[in-house]
Amino acid sequence: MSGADWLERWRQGRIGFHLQAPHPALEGFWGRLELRAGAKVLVPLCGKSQDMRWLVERGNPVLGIELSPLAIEQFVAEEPCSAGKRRTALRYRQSGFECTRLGRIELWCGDFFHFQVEQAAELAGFYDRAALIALPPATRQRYAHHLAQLLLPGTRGLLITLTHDDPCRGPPFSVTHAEVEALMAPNFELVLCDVATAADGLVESVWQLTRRGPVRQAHSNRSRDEHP
Ligand SMILES: C[S@@+](CC[C@H](N)C(=O)[O-])C[C@H]1O[C@@H](n2cnc3c(N)ncnc32)[C@H](O)[C@@H]1O
Repeated sequence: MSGADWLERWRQGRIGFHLQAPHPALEGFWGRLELRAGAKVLVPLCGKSQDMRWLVERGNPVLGIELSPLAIEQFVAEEPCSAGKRRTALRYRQSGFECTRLGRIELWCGDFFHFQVEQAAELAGFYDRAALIALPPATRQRYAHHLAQLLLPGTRGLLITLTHDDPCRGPPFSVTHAEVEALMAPNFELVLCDVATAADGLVESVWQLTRRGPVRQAHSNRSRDEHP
C-alpha cells in the first residue's frame, strides 16, 4: 500500500483502524516504561489517534508524524472543548514538514522516512500502535531501521503488533513474533508484555522496547554524535 493509497483511504473515510478511545494496552502497559514526566514521545504514523491525548494527559508531550493532512485536520477539529472553548492550533513549517501544534501535541505532516535524526533530539520515548503492521513486508525492515536510528540508547517505547491467518492480507499485516524479533532485536531489547485475542480473531501482542547501546549523556546532542 503506497502513500497515495493512504491519502485516498483518509479521503474516503476508510479508517477502520481508528479507535474512539485510548488503546487498552497503552493504558495497561505505558506505566512500565517509567518515563520521566515531560519526556517527549514519538508517535510514528499517528493518524488521529486518541492515544496522543492520553499520553499528554499522562504528562508526556507528543510528536506525531502522519502522511495525511486530513487526519491532522480531523484531529484538530475533534479537539474536545474545555470550559466551552477550543484551543487554537498553531501552524508552522519545519524541515519540509507542515506542522501543527495543539497544546503539547505537535503533529508533523509528511513521510516518516523523511524525518531525520537532527529533528529527533528531544525524543525520550516512542509509541507504535498500528504503524509497523500498516507497512508491507519490504517496508517494515526500513521502518525498524529508521526508528532505531532516530532514538538514543536507553529510549523506551511500546509496540503493539497483530497476527492473523493470512500473511498476504493487509493492512493490517500479520507480523509474527519471529519477525518482530528479527526486525527489532538488533537495535532494541524486547520484552513481550501481553498477547490477547481480539473479538475479530486478530491476535494482538504488546512489546516493550529499549533502544540498545551505551547510555552516555542520554538525550543530549553530544551523545547523538556517538550514536551507533
Ligand atoms: C493503520 S493507521 C494507524 C494510525 C494510528 N497509529 C492509530 O493507531 O490509529 C496507519 C497510518 O499511517 C499513515 N502513514 C502511512 N505511511 C506513512 C508514512 N510513510 N509516513 C507517515 N504516515 C504514514 C497513514 O496515513 C495512516 O494514518
